[in-house]
Amino acid sequence: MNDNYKQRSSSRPSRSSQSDNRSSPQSSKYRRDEQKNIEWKAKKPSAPNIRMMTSRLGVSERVMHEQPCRILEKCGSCPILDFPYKNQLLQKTTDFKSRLQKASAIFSNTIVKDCVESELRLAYRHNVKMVVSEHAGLKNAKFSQIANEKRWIDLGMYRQSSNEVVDTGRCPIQTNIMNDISAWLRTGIRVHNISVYTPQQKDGLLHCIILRSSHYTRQVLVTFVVTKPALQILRPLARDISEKFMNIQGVFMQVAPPNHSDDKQDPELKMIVGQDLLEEKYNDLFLNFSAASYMPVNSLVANRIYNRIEELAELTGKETVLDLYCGAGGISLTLARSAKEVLSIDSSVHCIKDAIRNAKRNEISNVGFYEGKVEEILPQLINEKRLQKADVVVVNPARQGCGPDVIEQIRKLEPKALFYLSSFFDPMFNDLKCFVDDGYSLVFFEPYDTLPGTNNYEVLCYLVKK
Ligand SMILES: C[S@@+](CC[C@H](N)C(=O)[O-])C[C@H]1O[C@@H](n2cnc3c(N)ncnc32)[C@H](O)[C@@H]1O
Repeated sequence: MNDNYKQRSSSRPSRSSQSDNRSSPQSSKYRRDEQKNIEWKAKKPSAPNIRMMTSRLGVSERVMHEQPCRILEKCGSCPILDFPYKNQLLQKTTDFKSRLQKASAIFSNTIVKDCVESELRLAYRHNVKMVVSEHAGLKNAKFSQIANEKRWIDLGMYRQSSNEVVDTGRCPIQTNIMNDISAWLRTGIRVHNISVYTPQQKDGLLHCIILRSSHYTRQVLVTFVVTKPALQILRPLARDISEKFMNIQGVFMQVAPPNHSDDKQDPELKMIVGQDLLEEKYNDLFLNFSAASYMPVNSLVANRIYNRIEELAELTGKETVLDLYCGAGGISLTLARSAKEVLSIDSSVHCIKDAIRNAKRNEISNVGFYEGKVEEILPQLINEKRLQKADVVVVNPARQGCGPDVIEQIRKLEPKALFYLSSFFDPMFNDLKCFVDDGYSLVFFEPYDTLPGTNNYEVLCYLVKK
């Protein structure tokens, strides 16, 4: 074994010899002309495992990487995937600090903790929406004979700021099962002769595919997003793929116009085959998600955040907790076991159904889930005296934040501790300014690396009553 190892390692340049090469300006393809203030720049990188990166801070460095992704630059979704991980975390912390500074002087003295890492740097993504596109088969005669059809299906992402779809192949940040299913679908769509939407002709059926998978059970839900109802057309493909992959629990159809906004609440889904259930496990809590409800993109990091809220809340069993924008109930159920009661609100009927099912699944009975907009349900609960005081409030809103009216209602409940979790920083800052005006002090911000390799992350803010 040692010999084998030696043989393999001797056939490649060693890490140290490569770094020696890198440090020699003569042998490197990279040049820096400090006098002319030219940035580090890769002309034609002959060494494929050295990449030039300029961080947002303007600091450039050449990085040896193991090519986690072959289309890193072409796709553009994960611009820092091959940064050393500690640099990725540092960059996110620094990015958040500079956003805070720009946002308001109110935040200038608040502690920003180091960005909390994701246990998985790759294969962490459990939830993805891929664009489907097609082009004619390659002109190469031999190849088109093999491909048999003059159709080639791409499944991937829009290239940054363009309408061009980049086929993501085996995307390193997605789970293996999701990559296996997408690989099968590239052929399956063609074999089942499903038409693909083309923006030029504004014609065709299938335009997106949503995959969600469980880290714990490896179960998968597949949703075909189409321009018009087409159950009959999609059924053979849905049957075929669910027979091929035992992990697939259910296959669904969603009718939506191409380029529709994902902000639309409660998409209408029709089940084509299987069942609407995917089970995830957070610590000892079983959480079921249906295809149409909100599901965190990185289950392991979400689990960490829930644990952190539980730790900071220091519940003794006597408290009333309010969980606003509760989704499928992950935070509510985590806190319920150490609180007197939890009241939770979400506008999505699918989320509330899942949340109720999750409470039963875990035999937790001290949570009340309310379906409706927070801005409507919360004043009702207060006016009807169902809720007069809350010791702890958790706020995890969608893109638009919660706004001053909701904050005014929260203020009436006089919570001692508040947790605000979001990845949409401008609305978050606006909301936090209102809380500070209402007499809350910011204890700290804690960024979480929900999406390693990308520029995105989530931040937990902890506030207490002064
Ligand atoms: C970021 S998710 C929250 C997820 C949840 N806290 C969790 O950990 O899984 C935001 C949630 O807000 C809900 N939502 C969006 N607008 C809302 C509103 N006006 N009132 C209540 N819920 C809303 C969505 O349905 C979604 O479930």
